[in-house]
Amino acid sequence: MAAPRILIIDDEADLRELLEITFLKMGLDTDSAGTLAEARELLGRQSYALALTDMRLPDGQGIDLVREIAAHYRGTPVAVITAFGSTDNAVAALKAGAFDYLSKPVALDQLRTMVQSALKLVPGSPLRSAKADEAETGFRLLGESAAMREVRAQIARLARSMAPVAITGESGTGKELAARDIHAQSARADKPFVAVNCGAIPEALMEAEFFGYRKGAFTGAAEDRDGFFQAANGGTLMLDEVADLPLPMQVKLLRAIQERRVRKVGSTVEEPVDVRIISATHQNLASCVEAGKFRQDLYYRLNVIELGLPPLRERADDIALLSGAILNRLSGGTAPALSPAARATLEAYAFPGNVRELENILERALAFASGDAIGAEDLALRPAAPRTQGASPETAPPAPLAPAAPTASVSAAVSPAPEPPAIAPSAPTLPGSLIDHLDAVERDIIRAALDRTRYNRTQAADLLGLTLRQLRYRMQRLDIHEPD
Ligand SMILES: Nc1ncnc2c1ncn2[C@@H]1O[C@H](COP(=O)(O)OP(=O)(O)OP(=O)(O)O)[C@@H](O)[C@H]1O
Repeated sequence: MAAPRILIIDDEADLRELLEITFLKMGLDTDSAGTLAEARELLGRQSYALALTDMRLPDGQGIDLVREIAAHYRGTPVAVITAFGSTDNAVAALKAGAFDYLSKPVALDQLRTMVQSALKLVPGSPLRSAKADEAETGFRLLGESAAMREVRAQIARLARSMAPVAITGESGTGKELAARDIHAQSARADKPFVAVNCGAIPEALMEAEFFGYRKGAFTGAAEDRDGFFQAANGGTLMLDEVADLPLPMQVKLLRAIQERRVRKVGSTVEEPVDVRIISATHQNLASCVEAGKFRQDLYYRLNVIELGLPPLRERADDIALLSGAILNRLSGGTAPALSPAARATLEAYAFPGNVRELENILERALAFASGDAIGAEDLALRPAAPRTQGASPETAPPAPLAPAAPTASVSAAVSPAPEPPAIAPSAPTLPGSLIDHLDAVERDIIRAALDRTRYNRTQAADLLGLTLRQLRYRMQRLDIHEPD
């Protein structure tokens, strides 16, 4: 089999030569072009496993070539070489479709890693991981609605790039699952995927958790330890709830992402790390920037490409399919089916907690269902009015459709709830901020569960169908503390 061929586009003869020698040593063939015109001609004649272009060329900009290759030679990943410190150029190239970038002076270890990643993207390449091939068909993010198909198509495109992705979407819409899908389909599939909940790490420990520490760096540091960056080396690091990062940590994170190097706490040397960053938040990061809570430079660095996950209520078509898959998973394939009435009930429900809430509702329904089908009554759904301190009925936010809580005291938190059970499919008046409104509802429910269990978190989590970790995270996010 012929060696993969790489196209180098640079007008500096010295750099071209350095790249050619490096690739030759890696067992790769190369062609070189000093101008965009020469590159276009070569691309028309020959297919390449990778194109590597300088940003500034005598007859135009490398970014134009990036766009052309991304549009017309989709099998060829393209990377750019940017001037030292020109982060904006790198971000622009990634947005235009480059799969990665290198800064001048080119570090050969980074170059080799990048080329190896690019070669893994070529279908049939011996370097391509079996996992990535498998993942191409095996999306975990289910749904056949137009919106979910588009999300999956976007994920397939994003998997071919190193560009940082910012995933947005309400809680429970599948942001972590989407990040896992991007990773699983990428050239990094056989390396770790590390998801970090930024809101769940105490501020004092953050630097050590992210970058690791050396033995003796602080009391209790009995041995050297890697951080999340080292753990994700070669793979993907997902920063979940990234808006919760404190400002001092944002500075350190920006530096690590830009330099692709980290320094362990207590160490004097930096070590190179090769991680793809995916961030996620249910908050509006741009508003956090405006409010001075999130650094603009980090925002631009993370938000190179945005992937938005639609709320479940906007894709009711997916509910039947998702329900079937969830019930199958919960029962090992022996679950009763949804009755037509149960399905209609679910399709009319607003799902403030999205797919995670659907999972919880179905888990409870499975426990209640006695026949060979899950009936509407087994879902225990009913509309509930939120607690609206000081709001008049006219100005009060609308009653979200909340699941009936499994216990009296928890449901008390969302009462008064009109009887009989019924789902109102039409949308009531809209709140000024849906996120704040949902947060308030969630806060009330969690407080009620905690009150009932005298702040026993394990029991409260059980009552709400959450894991302890999920409950802790939500308490932190919603600023819920045990009363003194
Ligand atoms: N499209 C989907 N197909 C199948 N399962 C899904 C889908 N979307 C979400 N889920 C499931 O819903 C649950 C919540 O998903 P996930 O944790 O990815 O959401 P999230 O948006 O990251 O939530 P949060 O904002 O609360 O962290 C998981 O159990 C996940 O498997």
